[in-house]
Amino acid sequence: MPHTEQDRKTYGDPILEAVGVYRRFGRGNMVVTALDNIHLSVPAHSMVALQGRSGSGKTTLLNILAALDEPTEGKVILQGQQISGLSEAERSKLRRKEIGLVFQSFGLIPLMSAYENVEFGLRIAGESVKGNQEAAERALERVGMKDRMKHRPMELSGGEQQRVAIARAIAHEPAILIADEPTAELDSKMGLQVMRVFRDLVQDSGMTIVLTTHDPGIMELADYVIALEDGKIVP
Ligand SMILES: Nc1ncnc2c1ncn2[C@@H]1O[C@H](COP(=O)(O)OP(=O)(O)OP(=O)(O)O)[C@@H](O)[C@H]1O
Repeated sequence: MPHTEQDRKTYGDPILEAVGVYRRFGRGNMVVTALDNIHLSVPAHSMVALQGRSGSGKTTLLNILAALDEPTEGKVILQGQQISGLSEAERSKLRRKEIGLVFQSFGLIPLMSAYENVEFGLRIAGESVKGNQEAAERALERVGMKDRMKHRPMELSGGEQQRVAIARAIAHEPAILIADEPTAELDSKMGLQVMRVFRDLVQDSGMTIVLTTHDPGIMELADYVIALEDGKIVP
């Protein structure tokens, strides 16, 4: 996390913050505290990796940061706006505008080409059709997939499919990209390719990325690593 003045100059002010976040599942004596008083601050234009053993709370935290889930207690602030406590409709609108999501299993539609997957994503996000073609092609270009945009997912490697999924996630120009284990299904070479795309997005487009990973090689490429253990941040 940025503590020094130099860090603040190199990265940006916080774009995303969690303040005293708790997430409990279940009731009574069956309660599981998945997140236990999480405070974190993600500087703009940086890549933050959340790391921790299975069950440590990474996905729960990521879902809350992505406005897919609500904290039981505490606040989440994106670009100065409190996003915890919004209605489901408001959260969904916020996700469509400000958040790009990438998942472990790519989630591309098999019958659509890479281009159609990205363009369809824009339509779902409610973007006006005008300008979608340029936006989709620009996003594919940014991940190095423009020359293969006519291919269907089946005709692409895992790393290429994930790059298309990243293009889909950034085509509407979100403020932040959130990725849950984006390299888990890739071999180390393809995982590194995907990480290089993330690094370029941070460097060239000023993107902010929060991802989860188990892989120490991936963690090395992040600007900050936050370790979770039993729902708490390891100091
Ligand atoms: N919907 C739910 N209902 C009940 N308990 C849950 C729910 N979601 C998560 N948990 C519990 O919260 C804790 C944290 O889970 P979480 O999925 O966030 O861990 P993780 O670090 O992402 O694990 P993995 O690396 O295996 O994905 C676990 O004990 C899990 O069983």
